Amino acid sequence: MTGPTDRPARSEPRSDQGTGPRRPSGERPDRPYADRGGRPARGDDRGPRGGTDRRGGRPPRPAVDLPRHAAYEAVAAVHRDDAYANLVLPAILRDLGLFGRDAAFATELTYGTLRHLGTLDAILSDAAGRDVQRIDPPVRDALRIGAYQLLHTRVPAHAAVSSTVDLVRSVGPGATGFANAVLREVAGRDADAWVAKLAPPVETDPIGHLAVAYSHPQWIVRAFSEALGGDLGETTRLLIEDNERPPVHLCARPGLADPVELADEVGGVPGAFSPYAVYLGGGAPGDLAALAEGRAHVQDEGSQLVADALAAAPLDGPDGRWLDLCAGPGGKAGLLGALAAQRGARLTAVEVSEHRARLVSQATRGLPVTVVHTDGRTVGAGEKLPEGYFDRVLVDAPCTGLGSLRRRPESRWRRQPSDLPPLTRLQRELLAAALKAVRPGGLVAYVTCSPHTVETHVTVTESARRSGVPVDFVDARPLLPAGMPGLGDGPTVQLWPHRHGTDAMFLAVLRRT
Ligand SMILES: C[S@@+](CC[C@H](N)C(=O)[O-])C[C@H]1O[C@@H](n2cnc3c(N)ncnc32)[C@H](O)[C@@H]1O
Repeated sequence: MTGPTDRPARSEPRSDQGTGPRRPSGERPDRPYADRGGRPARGDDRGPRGGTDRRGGRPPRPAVDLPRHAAYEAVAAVHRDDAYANLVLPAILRDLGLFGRDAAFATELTYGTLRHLGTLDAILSDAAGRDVQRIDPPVRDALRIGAYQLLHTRVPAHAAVSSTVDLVRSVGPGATGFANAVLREVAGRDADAWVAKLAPPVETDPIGHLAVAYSHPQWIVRAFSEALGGDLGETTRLLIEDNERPPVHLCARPGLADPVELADEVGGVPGAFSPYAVYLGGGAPGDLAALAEGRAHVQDEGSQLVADALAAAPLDGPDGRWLDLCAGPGGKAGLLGALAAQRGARLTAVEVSEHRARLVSQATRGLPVTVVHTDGRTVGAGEKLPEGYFDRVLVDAPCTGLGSLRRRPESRWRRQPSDLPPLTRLQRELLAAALKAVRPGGLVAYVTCSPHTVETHVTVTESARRSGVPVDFVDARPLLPAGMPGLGDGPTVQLWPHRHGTDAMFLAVLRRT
């Protein structure tokens, strides 16, 4: 097979300035998003980059610029250490002192590269003439970041190539010639042309085509398509949405903050659906006073809606004992706790992980919430979780998280179909425990952040059938804000990023008869 090799190119100039990261210049806000007016963005292309050295003549070789170095560190940590990008990247940005547009560029490179990984790898394999898995991991990650810049950003091609070769020089010095050749091959087509070359025809293999075109594993595309009734147009819109940067939503805690005032305070706008939602205008919530003071928390609007639906469902009889059976890290417990405070109720928040139980305690400080660190399946085994005791119960079950791929860029490649059997077993056991915990006439909301029908409809129907506890389905649609579109035929509700701008939360509400 022919193709570039990773032998060092003989013509490769030596490094004159070392290979560490280069601190951004004061003018970096101008770069590197656009090739404005045909002029290369500053710092990404300065002709003979960085001027000449004191020995005269030869331009000094620049080291890697900090945003790309940060992105490389984050992507490498995800692949090398199984790190989570949303946790590791902020630490890297902090360590490197990156903020503002440099931090935004590093974030774009990291998240974009991880989201598009499957298709980038297919392209790199083709361009390199060998399976990308056979490329040295550090060089492979640098190439992925370079290919992402070439195909999905407005960074000029020569800047994307030269900065990636700089990066390769610092992480795999013997492979600069190889990297240069591979990236030039990648740059020979745009993203659409690569898809046309590599994806199976949409007519004969629509799932395979969408998987390459929108960079999702095939089994996930198939699961989304099934959950959307086989509508490939909608499936495509969902896949596109999954590749977008998600907005940050705040939840203005009822009784503690007014969403309109909070929106003014943080420079956001009130949400479209949840009565508590505020959309942040941009950037990270950082040190917002409202968060520090417990008046609000960060929470996807869909999560707010499903928690609120449980609280809103009509209930006969007592209504003071609420239970959250899977509470960590405490987003829904924070909202339910604030609602419980307004209604004279008390929430018991159960979490099996000690660390996450601590997070729930922090998230619900000052609210009428009792945190119980135990396995939610132990209902009936002790005093803390008595049978037939609670009026409203939430089971926000552990799941594949396929509904929030926008927020966890690496997760689509990490998740496997083999994750489903153990998760669905746990989901059924937790729902069965919730049905035991609720009193006759009481309500159970089963929620997942996944639209996979095996985790949603199959789990709920199987669990309800096998539990031996008599239940009726409550139509969940009227429990969501009036006029909310796209809620389907009921009685369950599936929210979608492309329809509602929320994570793909599923909600089933059951009443114990
Ligand atoms: C989807 S998350 C819940 C998110 C949470 N409701 C929120 O809004 O922040 C599922 C949680 O269930 C916890 N969990 C897993 N198995 C459990 C069990 N057997 N009993 C109780 N909690 C469990 C996980 O540790 C995880 O924190």
